[in-house]
Amino acid sequence: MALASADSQPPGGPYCARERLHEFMQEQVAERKALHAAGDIRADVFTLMVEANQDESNKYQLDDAELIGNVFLLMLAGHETTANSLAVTLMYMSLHQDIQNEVVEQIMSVVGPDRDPDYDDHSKLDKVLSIFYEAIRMMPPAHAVVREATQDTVLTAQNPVGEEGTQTIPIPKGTHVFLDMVGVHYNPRYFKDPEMYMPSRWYGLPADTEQIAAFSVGPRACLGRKFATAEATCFLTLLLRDWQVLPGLRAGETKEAWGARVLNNTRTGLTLTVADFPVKLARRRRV
Ligand code: HEM
Repeated sequence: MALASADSQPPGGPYCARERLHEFMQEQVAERKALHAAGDIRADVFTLMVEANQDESNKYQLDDAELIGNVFLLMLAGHETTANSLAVTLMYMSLHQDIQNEVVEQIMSVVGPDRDPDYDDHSKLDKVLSIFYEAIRMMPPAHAVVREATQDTVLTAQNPVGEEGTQTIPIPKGTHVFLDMVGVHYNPRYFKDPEMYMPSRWYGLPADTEQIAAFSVGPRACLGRKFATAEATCFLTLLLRDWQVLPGLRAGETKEAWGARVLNNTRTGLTLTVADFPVKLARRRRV
């Protein structure tokens, strides 16, 4: 089946969006190349990729299509996942005021009321990271990871919870294996009371713990994990320190009914998340 070209598509459709995004990225690349040529060399990943594109002596020189492809991947993988994970974290914070208070206590003792958090604070703000990790355990944005077997192999899997022993599953070469991240994260073998939002299960664990599968593990695991966790810790620290996040209730609605309304309205597109939901932000009063 041939892919339809953008010209044959109605204006405003997905092909049109793809073309516009492509144009935007090409403009950005041209702008960055011009800055670079003029001696304005910035210390960021985008500049490194532009350099890899221009350096003809580099054995691994990126061609133009690879450069645009990598810009696109970083934009998509980096934005959509983090934005949705932060939204889900705020949804759980609205529902669990006791946990929110506990986290704010840690923020105040580590960072205090006025200064910005810095990288050294990251490891001391484990409760902030834990509310994020628990949110992506319950709603992993990358809800499925697909792999293709490059050779015949056999997987050994434990029997279902409650049954002893293991079973072997032959995987012929070329098979696509679909890893269900939601299933892994709700497996009682690995997580006690998996249906409960319980950030304390992550307290004290290192930020790069492999107990969370949301970033995948192994050589093709998420390249942006450190960036995402530092960004989330920083954002949540600054937001929760100054603002109490509350559910935006309809007249007569209870917090529990609000929670059920939001959680019953999940969206599974490129990422798994909840649809837009109302919250209220109340400025915290300091004594
Ligand atoms: C909560 C945030 C994030 C989650 C849950 C997440 C999750 C994942 C997962 C599960 C994979 C593996 C996909 C696969 O194997 O098929 C992946 C790959 C990747 N992620 Fe993330 N990601 C997040 C944030 C980011 C950010 C902020 C960036 C970049 C700034 C990023 C860049 C990438 C890249 C480049 C890959 C491909 C790595 C490769 O194929 O070797 N991610 N991510």
